[in-house]
Amino acid sequence: MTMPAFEISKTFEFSASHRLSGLPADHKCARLHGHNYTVRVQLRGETLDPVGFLLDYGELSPVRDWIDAALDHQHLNACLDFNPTAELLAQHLAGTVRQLVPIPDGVRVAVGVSETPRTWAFYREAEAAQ
Ligand SMILES: Nc1nc2c(c(=O)[nH]1)N=C([C@H](O)[C@H](O)COP(=O)(O)OP(=O)(O)OP(=O)(O)O)CN2
Ligand SMILES: [Zn+2]
Repeated sequence: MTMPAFEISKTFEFSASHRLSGLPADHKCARLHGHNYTVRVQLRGETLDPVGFLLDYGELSPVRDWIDAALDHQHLNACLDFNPTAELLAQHLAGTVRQLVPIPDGVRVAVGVSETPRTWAFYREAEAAQ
């Protein structure tokens, strides 16, 4: 059963180039191209702290610093060890959020990656077994 929950999110932006492997040679995304990416980090949980925060938005600042240093104005194929699809970027960023941010117990992380104003790919952590 899904419990009522609070959800917060913060967005980050970066620009980068990539090409996708495993596609037919004539697929447009097999060619070198770039995007102005938007990343949305979402946190979902049932319990607030005494202030009324799920997590202070400011605690997500290390994610911005990491994106600026690791992804912004980079060629993603050169700095990541996986095919840089939006789905796999979202999964990678969710793991990075876990490493950089003190996520309260019971809070689940989801990350969305948008390459164009019309597309989003999300990776959501599974709910813990009850
Ligand atoms: N499921 C996914 N599909 C595609 C991805 C992806 O990461 N996951 N990536 C690409 C390309 O990198 C690029 O984003 C092209 O996207 P697309 O929406 O196809 O391109 P356009 O903006 O030109 O859209 P049109 O509808 O063709 O105008 C492709 N697919
Ligand atoms: Zn692309």
